Amino acid sequence: MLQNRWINSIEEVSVFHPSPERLFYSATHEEIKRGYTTDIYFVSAQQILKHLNLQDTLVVAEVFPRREGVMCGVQEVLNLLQESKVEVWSLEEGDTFEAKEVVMRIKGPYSEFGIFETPLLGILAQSSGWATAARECKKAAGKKAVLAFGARHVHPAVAPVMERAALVGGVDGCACILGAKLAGREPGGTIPHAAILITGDTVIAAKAFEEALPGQFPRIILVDTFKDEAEEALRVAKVLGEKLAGVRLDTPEERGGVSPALVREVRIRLDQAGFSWVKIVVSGGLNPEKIALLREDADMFGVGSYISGARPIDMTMDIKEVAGQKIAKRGRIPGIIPNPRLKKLK
Ligand SMILES: O=P(O)(O)OC[C@H]1O[C@H](OP(=O)(O)OP(=O)(O)O)[C@H](O)[C@@H]1O
Repeated sequence: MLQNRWINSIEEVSVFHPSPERLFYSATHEEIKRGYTTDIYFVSAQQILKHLNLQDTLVVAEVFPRREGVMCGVQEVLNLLQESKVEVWSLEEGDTFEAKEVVMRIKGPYSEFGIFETPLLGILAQSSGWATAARECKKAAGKKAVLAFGARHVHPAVAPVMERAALVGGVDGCACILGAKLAGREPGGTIPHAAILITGDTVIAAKAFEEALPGQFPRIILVDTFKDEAEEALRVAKVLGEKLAGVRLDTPEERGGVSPALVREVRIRLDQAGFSWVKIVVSGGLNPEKIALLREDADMFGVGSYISGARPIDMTMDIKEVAGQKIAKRGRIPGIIPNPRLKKLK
């Protein structure tokens, strides 16, 4: 029997029984494409329209955000609508938008895309939220680099989505392997406390890092685990010499976090000892304000929770034309709102 491209009746939902033994509760790609993450009322809507033979009515819908930000998730939306016979106009990945600006327009028979309203808005809302937070960090860092470190704060099913969004927002690299690879990059990172705690000494871990890892992996050593950061930075620099690319300060908040004075002191002590090429990477609870405070002496910022915890940018989809007639719900303007920034993408 020919399977429908996606669900379009409540009966189909009733006989859908995902295995309770699945490994993770995240949706599979197939479940998303078949409509199983959508809100059920969009399925009811299809059935109502079909009952009236209106399911294929030509509709134009527009998407707008509730606050300003950075557009992200467009490619996933196009992939979601891959099999839908619709036209799509949109801002592109990384474009900025204003609150209430039309960021996407979809035209086609309602049966071809109505069911995807929930995942489509979810993709754009969360990806744009992450990309926007990443752009804020990058702006605060000026010419200094920002690495996304937040995969640990979100479900692994969406960690690559988030890290790619951070790259779209403008950060220079990300630690999550799959996120980086999907964006056509290589992951970037340093060394965790675990390696130093288990070896028992920062210098032993640094030497092993140098001996064991391939040359293209920059030697950036964490220096806050056992001793004073400046002291450890100098110990590591003396052993690795010109092979040392950088040191990372991740001083825990229980010890006051990384302060501008600490970064300045480490910088000056490294310079005075002749290690001026050694970069200083800082991390731990960073946000745009803290980045701005640290940016004079720090060279790179690792940011996790500020990006991962970004509020999604609520997106709303409104129908603006039905069968060629301008229409809108109360409070909205009937008919499309022209936006010359939109590009035809499908
Ligand atoms: O604070 P965020 O901006 O969310 O960034 C992620 C934090 O998670 C890691 O800390 P952790 O103490 O777990 O160190 P690790 O690197 O040794 O795993 C990392 O070193 C950052 O401090």
